[in-house]
Amino acid sequence: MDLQYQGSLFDTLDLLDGGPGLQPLGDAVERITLSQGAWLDLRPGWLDDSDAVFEQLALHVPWVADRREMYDRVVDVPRLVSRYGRGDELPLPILTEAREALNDHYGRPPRQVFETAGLCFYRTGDDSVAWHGDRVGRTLHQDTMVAILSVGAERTLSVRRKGGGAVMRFPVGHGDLIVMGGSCQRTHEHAILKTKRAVGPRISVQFRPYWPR
Ligand SMILES: O=C(O)CCC(=O)C(=O)O
Ligand SMILES: [Fe+2]
Repeated sequence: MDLQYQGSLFDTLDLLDGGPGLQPLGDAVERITLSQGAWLDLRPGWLDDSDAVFEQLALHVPWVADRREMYDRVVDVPRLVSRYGRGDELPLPILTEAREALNDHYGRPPRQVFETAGLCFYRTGDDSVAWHGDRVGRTLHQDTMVAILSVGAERTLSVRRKGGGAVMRFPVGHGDLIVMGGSCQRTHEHAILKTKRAVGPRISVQFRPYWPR
């Protein structure tokens, strides 16, 4: 039995046993302070039985091809997405639990309450998203938070100061949580870069505060 199969067998058993579960946040969250008021919080293995969650999301979410405004054009982004706005029911109850657990942990600061969810599906190493800061916070002077829960195979979230600088690499997958906070969206950029390595599919769930356009 290979390890991957073993993983998904345990996940299936876990599902029968009451469904997927979230480990505590609290002290298990490691803060990494970046420059200019930006920070990252890491909580590896936050969601257990994440393979089962990956399968459910891959099969049941209404995925669409991603498009993104870049300078004066709208371009295709090689990945699939599905967006859940304020008040929309999320595709799995465990995601609603995850959003509430994040809000409890961070204490719901004004304008930084997690409300929306963006889901991204990277099918192969050719699927990616280029360097960017998220619109929520990129253009404003207020701090914000973007929390990313990753299920499925591991990919690398790359982070650097806006416009260049040393690249920090964070492997994310298999139920890991990473939260970008403070000034991160306006002082730093992040990306999921293409890889030539043979990687399996990954889905990320990004929780964000609601900011009107
Ligand atoms: O998939 C990820 O982990 C990051 C996605 C992202 O940065 C975005 O959609 O804005
Ligand atoms: Fe982003």
